[in-house]
Amino acid sequence: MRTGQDLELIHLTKRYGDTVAVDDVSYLFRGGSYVCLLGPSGCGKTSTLRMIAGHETASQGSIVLCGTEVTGLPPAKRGTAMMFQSYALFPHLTVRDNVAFSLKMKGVDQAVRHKRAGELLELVDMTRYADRLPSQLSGGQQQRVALARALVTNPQVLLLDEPLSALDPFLRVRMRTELKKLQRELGISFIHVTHGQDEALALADEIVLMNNARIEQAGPAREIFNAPRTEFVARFMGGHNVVALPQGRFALRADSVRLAQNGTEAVVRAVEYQGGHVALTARLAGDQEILALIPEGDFYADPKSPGDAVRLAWDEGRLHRLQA
Ligand SMILES: Nc1ncnc2c1ncn2[C@@H]1O[C@H](COP(=O)(O)OP(=O)(O)OP(=O)(O)O)[C@@H](O)[C@H]1O
Repeated sequence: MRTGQDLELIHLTKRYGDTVAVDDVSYLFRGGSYVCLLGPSGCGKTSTLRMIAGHETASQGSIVLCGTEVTGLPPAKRGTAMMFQSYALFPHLTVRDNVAFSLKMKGVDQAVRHKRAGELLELVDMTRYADRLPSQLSGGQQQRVALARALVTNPQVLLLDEPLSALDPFLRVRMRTELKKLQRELGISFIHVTHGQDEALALADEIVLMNNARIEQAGPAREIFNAPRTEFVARFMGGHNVVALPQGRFALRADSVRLAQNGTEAVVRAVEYQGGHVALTARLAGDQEILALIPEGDFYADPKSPGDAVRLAWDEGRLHRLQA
């Protein structure tokens, strides 16, 4: 269902000389949703984001936000705001002045902009750091300031370019919880570019998976994971086997494969302990490798080692046909 807050890309194309970075992409981003733009390096995610932000011109096509065509408008006039990977804070300005910066550019007077910056710093829980310089903050704190700075103009859509990639793994997980909470509280759309399928699955109401300048598949996170349309999607999302059978190619989730008394014969190639699961890779006749994610308790009840002969089984219904 469309709402007045939607963002629509219509036949959007970006060319850099002979390189087609974004190829005729059309997509409706629903207002108030958390969308992750996901895909391998060079597939066109950042170019798409930068065109939405107005930091890059579109070679063809249009961008419509809240019913208004914004394709030719400058970044500050679109109703979007962008948070950069490096946070891009001004080193010589205090946290408060960083957050208030774009209001200053718009000619808003100091009392009003400091009040608004204060509200945003409260939102991201950074009030007590308002007088510090960015160099006096940790990476996670700098990121919160960058978020507050991007949100100070009340955007309809917040664009985030790999916002978590500069953080260590522990902080990354904590910040992604905070991003999701913030998006829910604000009720605006977040469009978040990432390489990481885990990050996309954890955050996104909807995933837009790009490949070679086009959208390969888009939809709710669980749908993308459980019903990959193509081999590329199954392999990129991970956790799947791609099984070649006489009827065609099928995706089979690794956690649907089990060790059984009756099943297909295989030889264990590798065993990797992963905490809650053990990842067991085995080779079937015909050289096909199968990954099985076996619950830790089941595996250690009868552990296997590389070279052991095993039998693997799965329910037929778990085979998901892939497009040729
Ligand atoms: N300014 C530019 N000039 C020329 N080619 C560019 C430019 N920016 C991007 N490209 C090319 O366009 C394609 C898409 O790049 P883009 O940065 O959008 O991909 P991406 O999916 O965001 O990649 P990454 O995850 O590595 O950031 C790539 O082939 C890239 O080399």
